[in-house]
Amino acid sequence: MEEIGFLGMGIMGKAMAMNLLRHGFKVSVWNRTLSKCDELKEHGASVGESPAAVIKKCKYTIGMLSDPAAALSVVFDKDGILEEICSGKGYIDMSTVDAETSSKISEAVKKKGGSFLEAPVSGSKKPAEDGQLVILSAGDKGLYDAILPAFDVLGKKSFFLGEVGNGAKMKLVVNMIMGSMMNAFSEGLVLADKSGLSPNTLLDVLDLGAIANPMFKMKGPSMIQNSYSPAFPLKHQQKDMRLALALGDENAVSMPVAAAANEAFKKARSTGLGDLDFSAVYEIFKGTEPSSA
Ligand SMILES: NC(=O)C1=CN([C@@H]2O[C@H](COP(=O)(O)OP(=O)(O)OC[C@H]3O[C@@H](n4cnc5c(N)ncnc54)[C@H](OP(=O)(O)O)[C@@H]3O)[C@@H](O)[C@H]2O)C=CC1
Ligand SMILES: O=CCCC(=O)O
Repeated sequence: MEEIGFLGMGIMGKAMAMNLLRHGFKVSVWNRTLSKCDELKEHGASVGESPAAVIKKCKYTIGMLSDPAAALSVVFDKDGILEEICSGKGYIDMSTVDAETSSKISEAVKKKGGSFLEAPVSGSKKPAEDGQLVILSAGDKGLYDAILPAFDVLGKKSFFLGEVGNGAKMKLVVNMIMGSMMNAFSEGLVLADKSGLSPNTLLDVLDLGAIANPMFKMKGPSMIQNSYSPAFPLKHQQKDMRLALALGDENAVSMPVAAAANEAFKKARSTGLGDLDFSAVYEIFKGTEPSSA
């Protein structure tokens, strides 16, 4: 396959670009903080000086940026994607954003003759490293078919969900459920502890029953140790709750559980936990500050 551009070398982008390199793809990377491209360069990536430079070089470019403002910035700002995108080139935005942001990007890219696919992912740092993401794409079906060889390396399953916006919405619904679950899990761990039960035994009991799931299994032991090394930063989970609640507003869907979870994530952010893993919301329920990160 042709060289693939990759914008955004954060936790996810770096792991995904590394994975493509490991599987023999040629990759050209860019990051706002350019030094974060160094490790990729050592592994054979070329480094572009701007989003526009990467788009100019590559037929297909992927973006993995923090939030709607960042996703819009790499497209519309100076030296951004719009300066070089044209017929025959495709942009694939894998960031978690809302449908409105995605549609804005899609319209602008298409106006320049390019093609656009949104493709947010389920799965965190480790699945990104292992090529085990779940890819929720929507938009240009031709671009989806063309980029599938790369998706097959990045993920264990790719969905094509139709028109632009459907991928973004699906991702927000999934993360709304995940954020609410993390809050219930945190409350349960505190309740077990305060009522004289062992949180470790609670984890064993949960793992054997109908609500066993990979998230409790993976995050539980480190939460009990007050350890929150960021795989999925809490500030991004709160962004996703906020965007999911806005989707609920638009569709007149009452979401009291998600709204309460969002308040806990907001409180966690306001006490300086935003850059830790989203499981650090546990600290809000414990009513203490983390003793280690
Ligand atoms: N971590 C996870 O488990 C998952 C995350 N996601 C989603 O993927 C996206 C990336 O997440 P993750 O890698 O964890 O996030 P990080 O915070 O680790 O990385 C964010 C990236 O966005 C860049 N960025 C931020 N603001 C701007 C801006 N204004 N202009 C240009 N670049 C900008 C950062 O650049 P710089 O280095 O210069 O700050 C960095 O490359 C988010 O939308 C997140 O919700 C989806 C699935 C799982
Ligand atoms: O958006 C982040 C999702 C994290 C996960 O699916 O484990």
